[in-house]
Amino acid sequence: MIDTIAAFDGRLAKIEGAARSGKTQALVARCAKLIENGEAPESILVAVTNAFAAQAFRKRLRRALPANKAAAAEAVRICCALDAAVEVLDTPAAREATGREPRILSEAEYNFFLEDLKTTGEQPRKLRSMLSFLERKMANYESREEWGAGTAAGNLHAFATRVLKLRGAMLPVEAPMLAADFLKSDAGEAARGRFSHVLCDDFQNFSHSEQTCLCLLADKQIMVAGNPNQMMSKRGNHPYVEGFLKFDAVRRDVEVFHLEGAFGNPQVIALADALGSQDGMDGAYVAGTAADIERDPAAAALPVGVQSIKWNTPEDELNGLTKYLRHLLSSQEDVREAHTCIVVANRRWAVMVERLLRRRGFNVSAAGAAGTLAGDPRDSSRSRALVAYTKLNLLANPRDMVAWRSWCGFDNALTNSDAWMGLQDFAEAENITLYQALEQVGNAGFGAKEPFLRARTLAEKWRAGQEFITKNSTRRGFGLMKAIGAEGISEFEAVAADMMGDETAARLFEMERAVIMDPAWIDDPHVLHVSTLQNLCGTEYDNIFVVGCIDGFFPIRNAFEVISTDGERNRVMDAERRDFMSGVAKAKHLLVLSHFSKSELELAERTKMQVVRVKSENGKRMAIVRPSAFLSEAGDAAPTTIGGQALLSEYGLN
Ligand SMILES: Nc1ncnc2c1ncn2[C@@H]1O[C@H](COP(=O)(O)OP(=O)(O)OP(=O)(O)O)[C@@H](O)[C@H]1O
Repeated sequence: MIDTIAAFDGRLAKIEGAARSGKTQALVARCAKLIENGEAPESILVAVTNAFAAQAFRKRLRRALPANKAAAAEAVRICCALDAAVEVLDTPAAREATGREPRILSEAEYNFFLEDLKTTGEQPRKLRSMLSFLERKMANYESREEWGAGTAAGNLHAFATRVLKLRGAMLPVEAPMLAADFLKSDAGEAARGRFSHVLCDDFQNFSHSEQTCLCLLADKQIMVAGNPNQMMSKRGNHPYVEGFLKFDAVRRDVEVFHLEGAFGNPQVIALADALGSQDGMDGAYVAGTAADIERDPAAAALPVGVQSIKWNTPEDELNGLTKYLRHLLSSQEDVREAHTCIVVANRRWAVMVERLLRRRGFNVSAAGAAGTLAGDPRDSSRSRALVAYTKLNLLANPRDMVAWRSWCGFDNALTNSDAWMGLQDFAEAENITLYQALEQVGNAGFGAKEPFLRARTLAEKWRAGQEFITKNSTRRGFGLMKAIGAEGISEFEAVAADMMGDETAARLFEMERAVIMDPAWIDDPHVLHVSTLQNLCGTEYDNIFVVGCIDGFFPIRNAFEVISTDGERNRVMDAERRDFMSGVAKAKHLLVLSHFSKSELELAERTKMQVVRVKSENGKRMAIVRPSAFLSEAGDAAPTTIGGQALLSEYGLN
């Protein structure tokens, strides 16, 4: 089947199959075949869910190509749909047509934008709900005339667009919609069909706008692969699963390839199948049969299959598991730590696991699991990473108004939104850009009369910013990291580890932006990965260890919340099951599902475990928790649980 897909030359193809059925492999084979047939690699676009998936795809493509075509694997455009949309919008023609800059706001930058929207006087809760309504409309590619011009949401959209336009910024959800509009327009004719072939993996994860944009980018062929049970739930994403399901129904002459079975350890595949057969899942996408994948002979002594291990407390679990892991990995001849992944439920667990593994002597990366730029900008001493990022942004691009907006907002209860709105009005009245307005205000020696209310505050911020830029504009590498105050800050660790030492501010900013917006693994076979389930999309591992595999983590507590409705609970449970099923299926040989039975109540509450009951133990209030509901859902496909201490003594580790 894979050879047939690789050779398929028609315009439209859809590949469907269970988790691990070889969908990605089919796209890799198609891509390699195109290159071998002489297609220019630059004219092939591979669209995937995130940078981890892009990295994994490129690795597989390298392996699939003969040595004399190695360079081609680097030249194929492999990226997420958002990046493809930004590329479309980042041309003079698109800027002219849209009147917009495709400078995408990061989460922290978005928060400043949100503060600015509050100046409309709308209640924060109402504001948030209107914004998510608008974002849904944009992601779903709904006609803008129908968003209710003249309504509160319509007015908010107009105001938000004005703010973003002046700032030269764009929301992540806007870019695919604007790119699709542009590609459809006369002005976008040259950009339409920019790639001869567009291959999309996990097509169910893209929003309607993203799917539309990707289809418009294809000239000769579009091939989509997917599975509705693998739709990934991530905050801010709006997957359009119908776009995959109906791909062949709404178009003519689509060749559909249905892959049978799955590749991987039979116990792992059986577990995935058991979860894929539950209510709320699409039963047409189970594998049924599994073909085992050959194990590297160096790892022949390692156990295979699915293990369920029970510990007493989270501390016991982490201590015991790291010992077990150390033992398993060191029993290999040529150990490749990067072939093993520890899956965590939340940021706190990611940080804990990362710290403990480091203490045990492992090289570890928790890229993507340890969170983005945290902290409260209203107090710069509590948002050091964000301040450092903003300073770096100012050095990298001293005219970036997104950076100036953040810079002007630190250490003020309302992030100086009122003053910033005044600046916007001033710029429009004077018919100058926002940068020119800030420059003018900053350099003016106005006396008692400010050009707008609190202009003086912005002028002071401008002068401090300019002083910082002048003083540090020539710095590079580690000196630069020190100057922006990024030394020793965990959010900059990944960049520090990857640095050569002579990077310019522009280069460092690009690296840090990738870390916070769409991270990837550092290319080192001896680094152990710590990941969330969602970030496993498009990747695979020899061994996966799920830690804290309890109710409240897998699935999250909202799946049980008594205050929500049955419908809402089921929706959360189904989404969590899809993530769990797709994630754990990525274990090629060994899957360890590890859980604890009790935790201190305070930790349990703070990290949202699903507490069964509370009991007192040595004067402490302990929360009793349950293993993940997915283990019981899996029925016979779930393994018998073994005690952690018994396991350790079996290996002589305690
Ligand atoms: N025809 C094949 N023969 C042998 N092994 C294969 C074949 N096709 C795929 N594989 C292997 O099976 C595993 C699963 O393949 P792949 O990742 O392509 O599946 P998928 O359907 O995309 O999975 P996912 O559920 O992760 O999206 C990979 O390790 C791949 O190398």
